[in-house]
Order: sequence, then structure tokens, then C-alpha cells
Amino acid sequence: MEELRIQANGNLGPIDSSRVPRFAGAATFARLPRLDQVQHADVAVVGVPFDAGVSYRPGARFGANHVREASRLLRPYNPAWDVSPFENIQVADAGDMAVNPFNINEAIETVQQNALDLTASGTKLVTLGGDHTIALPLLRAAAQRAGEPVAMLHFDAHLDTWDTYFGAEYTHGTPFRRAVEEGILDTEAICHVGTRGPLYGKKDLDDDHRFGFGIVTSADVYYQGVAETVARLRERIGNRPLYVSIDIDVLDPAHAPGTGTPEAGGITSRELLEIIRGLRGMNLAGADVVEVAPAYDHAELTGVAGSHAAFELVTLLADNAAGGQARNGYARQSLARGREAAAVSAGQEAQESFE
Ligand SMILES: N=C(N)NCCCC(=O)O
Ligand SMILES: [Zn+2]
Ligand SMILES: [Zn+2]
Repeated sequence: MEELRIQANGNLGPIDSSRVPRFAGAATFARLPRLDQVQHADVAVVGVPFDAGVSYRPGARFGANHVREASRLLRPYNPAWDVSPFENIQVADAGDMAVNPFNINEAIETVQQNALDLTASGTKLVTLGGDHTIALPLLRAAAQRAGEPVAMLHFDAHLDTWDTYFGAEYTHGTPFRRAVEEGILDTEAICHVGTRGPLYGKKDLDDDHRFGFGIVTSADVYYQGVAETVARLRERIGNRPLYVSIDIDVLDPAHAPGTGTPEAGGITSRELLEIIRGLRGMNLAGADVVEVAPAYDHAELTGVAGSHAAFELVTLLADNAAGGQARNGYARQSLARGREAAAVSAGQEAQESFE
């Protein structure tokens, strides 16, 4: 079966699903080779089976393998970008980090160290969680590799800038407050996207604002549309090294029921994928897709959504490595049409589409 891989430009790609049924064999992300089967990976997809930081339903420890299973149906060409990511760069599945399920502090150290090890020779990481606690050590590693605090786009129903739960500082609801305190985020360029749902009090928003976060709520995405959302995010982030953290609960529970703390009124998977495509050319340092909890999933909805989000992130990295060649994909065309339609309805001249 191994010899039935697609190969291009010296890169070992997925097992060819026209010759080996895609439901055969052990799952790796997108049926890509394991890291130990390649000389060097430009991008590694790695799992973190950890959920000891959750405040409600457990189960995200099984998320990475669920996303891998659902990713069997991905195909090698991404028409939204006009890019074949696995041809441009070597992408491999680095398996799972061996994190201690009984000791959160130790697990956080392990994730940070493993992330540093995996990125030692320039590999970029797309991490599959796991609960959102793991974003903290991943951000530490990303900032260390970037040599400076990183910008962040945080897709989530929740702020995750709370202080403590039951006195615990390191949980899935607190990683970004810790990250600000540690000085690893560029607080000029951090933004939540998809925020919604009840909070503990107004102070949650005041604190979050004080830390420097911008907020594009789920309703904002609805009212202003994807094209405008993307334009604002790009303006805020610029060319800074950017970490993208995607909590799958950013999606409406109709699109992603398999998660631990669902909130009604979320964005659609179409909106999420289009916003990621809108980040074309940005300086992505690393990314994660977290909080997939398969026990609450139905018909693999959440797994499929997670796998597609990860595929778009890998495509972004692959396109950057090829010098930002993506020009003719249909996402670009849709985005241009969206900007035009928004301008017409606002009675303005259509603005130049961003580059
Ligand atoms: N799903 C994440 N990351 N955080 C949710 C914390 C919500 C809470 O327990 O209040
Ligand atoms: Zn969340
Ligand atoms: Zn979260």
C-alpha cells in the first residue's frame, strides 16, 4: 500500500485513493505519510490527546484521531486556492504527543518541548487537540521559534481569557490570559472571531479588552459578511508572525455538535473555511484545531469540519512556501464578488480587492 502513494516534486503525498480504497488501512491525516517515513517535513500535523483541562464535557482527548479518521475523504487538490498542498511541500503526520493525563503542568511542559523538538529544523505545526489548554504551550513554542511575540487569530465561541477555575490556572478556559501575562502574544494584533454566548459578568469583556483583544462576534460575521471580516482581520494583523487557534466550538452546534462546551448561534463551516482562505499570504507561524470531542458527534460532522479546517491551514502554509501563488482558486473569486456586492449595497464604488 505504501508504494501506492501520490508523489510529486520529491514530496511523498497521500496514499492514492483511486488505487487503495480510502477506508482501508490505519488513519493518518489526509492519508499522508508518517513523519518517520520522510526525510524532512515542511509541515507536520501532530495530535495532542489531552483533555484534563476541561470545565464541562470531557472527551477531546479522542479528537485528533477522530479528525484523522474523517480526513480520509480529503483530496489532494484544493480548488478554492488552485493549490495542491502536498505537491508544493512535504506534509507528514507526526502522530500523537505522549502527554500525562493526570498532571496538567507536566502535560503543558511536554507539549511545549515536543513542539520545539518538532520545529527544530524549520517544520511548521498544525496541531490537532485535545482541549484548548494546549494552545498555551503551542504559543510559547511558536513565539520562541519566531523570536518575538506572535499575533493571534482565535476562532472560538469563548474568550478563553478567564483567570482560574476552582483555583486552577491552567485550563481550557484560561490559556490566552496566561499567554498575555507571559508576554508571548503581540497585543497589538490579537483578535477573537466567532465569540458569543453568556459570560460570567461584564468584567470578562473588560479584562479581555484590557489585554488587547479585538472581538469579531459570530453576529458580526453574519452582519458584515466574510469579505469584510477578512479585510478587518488582515488590517489588524498585517505581516506579523501569526498563530491561528481554532476551537471547533466556534462553529454552530449544528455544524459541530461533537464538542465539550457548545453554544448556540455560531458561524457555519462555510464561513470558517472562507475566512481561513481569506488569510492567503499571511505569515502563518503555526496553528491548531482543538476541542473536537467525538463522543458527542453525529455522522462525523465535527470530524469532517475539523479535517477541512486543518486542510485549509495546511494549504495556506503550502501556498506561502510556493511564494503565494494562489491566484485562480474559486475562493478568491468568491471573495472579490462578496466585496463587490457589499460595496454595491452600501452605495460605494467596489474597493480594490486586497493583495
Ligand atoms: N471551550 C473552551 N475552550 N472553553 C470553554 C470554557 C467555558 C466555561 O466553562 O465557562
Ligand atoms: Zn470554545
Ligand atoms: Zn476554546
